[in-house]
Amino acid sequence: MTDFRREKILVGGDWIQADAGGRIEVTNPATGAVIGTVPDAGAAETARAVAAAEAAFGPWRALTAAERATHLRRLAQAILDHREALAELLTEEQGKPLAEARGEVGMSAAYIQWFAEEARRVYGEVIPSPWPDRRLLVTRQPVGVVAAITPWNFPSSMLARKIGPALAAGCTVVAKPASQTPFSGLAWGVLGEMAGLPAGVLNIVTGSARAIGGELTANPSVRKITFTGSTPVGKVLLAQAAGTVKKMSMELGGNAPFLVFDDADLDRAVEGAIAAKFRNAGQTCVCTNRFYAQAGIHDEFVKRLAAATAALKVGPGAQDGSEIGPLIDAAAVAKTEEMVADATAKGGRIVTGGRRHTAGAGFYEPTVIADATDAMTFAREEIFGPVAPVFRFETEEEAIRRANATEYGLACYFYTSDLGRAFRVSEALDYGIVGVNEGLVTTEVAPFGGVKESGFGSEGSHHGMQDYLTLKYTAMGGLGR
Ligand SMILES: NC(=O)C1=CN([C@@H]2O[C@H](COP(=O)(O)OP(=O)(O)OC[C@H]3O[C@@H](n4cnc5c(N)ncnc54)[C@H](OP(=O)(O)O)[C@@H]3O)[C@@H](O)[C@H]2O)C=CC1
Ligand SMILES: O=C(O)CCCC(=O)O
Repeated sequence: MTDFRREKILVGGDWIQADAGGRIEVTNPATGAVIGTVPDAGAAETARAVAAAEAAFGPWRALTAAERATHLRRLAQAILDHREALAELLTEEQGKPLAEARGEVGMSAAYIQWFAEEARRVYGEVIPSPWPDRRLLVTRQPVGVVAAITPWNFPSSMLARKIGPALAAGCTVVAKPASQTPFSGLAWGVLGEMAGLPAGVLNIVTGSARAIGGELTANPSVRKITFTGSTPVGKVLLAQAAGTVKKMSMELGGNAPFLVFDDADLDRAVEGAIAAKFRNAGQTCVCTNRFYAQAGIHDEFVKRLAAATAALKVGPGAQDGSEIGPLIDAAAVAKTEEMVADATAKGGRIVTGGRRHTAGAGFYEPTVIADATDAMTFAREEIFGPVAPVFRFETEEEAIRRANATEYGLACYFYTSDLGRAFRVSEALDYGIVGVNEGLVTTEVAPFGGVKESGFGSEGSHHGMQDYLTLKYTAMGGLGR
């Protein structure tokens, strides 16, 4: 099996160390063991990566769309050829169960394949001219050098949804993966080499987020920043990038509500609830944060949700059959513990779970808390852990109002068998993604993105290309009648 672990950064086709030689340790969250180190690079290395991406931009955008599509198809094939090795590496540094890691790597290939197809559909327009002697053309052009900053929860597929459309559009990339999961990010460099990407088209730097982010936002050659991560860091990047007026897309935090109406199919709702809550141990930005159950089914829903939750198998991601792996680090376990303590102090009732798990220091029991109230921290803040609070509601109007009572607006879910309600509620929810009778909605063919403080821009689908393109209007005059 090919070893994708690289302990160097990729700048202009060369694998190099940080200038000052500093290193960052990477640990396995299931065991706490150090599994390797990566360079602690800063502004200078990042500036060189940007310069390399800028030098590669001209020749890369000059390729035909079909030629770029061929590179991307090879990249997708390389991912599929090495799916198992990539999944094992992902589980080792991130912790998620191997089955989920295989799924994520498969999604990465699907995104790249999708954008290989979209590369050939960057169409322009001819606008009917108000002048008889002129023709008005609109073309789409690559925005330029793209900086992609990604989090630790989906270290492979978050880069796929940025690298794919950027390269398809004719842009070149400087990527900065999260320090806790850099190997899956650096693996994209190896995959790029396998696919024959020209040097400088894809550069990958690891190290100080502040220094690298500072350079990426200040450097005028970077024309676009695409970020997935927390809302506070997104705001910092937006403020920093204002100085050079870059195109931005932000995929930030969420606080997803999951509404279960009296008329819902409860078996289906519980199945969706488990998927929407416990994937990646609750560490996805589209994970349910707040369950709302209508009074008529509330007790039954809590009972069935607790039974399904208690049946989840907790253990290291690499262990066969594991469904809930460790949280990313000790701070995440402590934060989960604090949220549960806050809830119980305010009258929350633990129905299942509620403690650290015996599998190891990084593990927390999948937990259901009933009698949740708006005074509890998780009513407002992202949990990012395996805790499912259930709130009770009476009316549709109340459910919508409470679901929308957050500054976030990424994903939401609701279960009903009433068609009219399905449309009514879906239209009333202030979210970018709505699952109706579905708890798993992510696919490369549909747009993924939020509203309000969950950010802006869409990833995936044919809309996912637009953030990497600029419109150019060309007025051609003097053409006669
Ligand atoms: N929307 C989502 O998918 C995600 C949401 N979150 C939420 O955010 C919380 C914190 O998670 P965390 O991983 O710390 O998220 P962050 O937003 O801190 O990190 C995401 C990425 O941004 C980088 N980064 C951090 N600070 C800066 C900066 N000043 N300039 C440029 N880049 C920066 C990080 O680098 P480095 O790793 O080197 O610090 C990482 O690559 C989670 O508990 C969760 O609530 C987290 C991850 C994903
Ligand atoms: O947490 C995220 O940012 C992405 C979730 C991707 C998925 O739903 O697979």
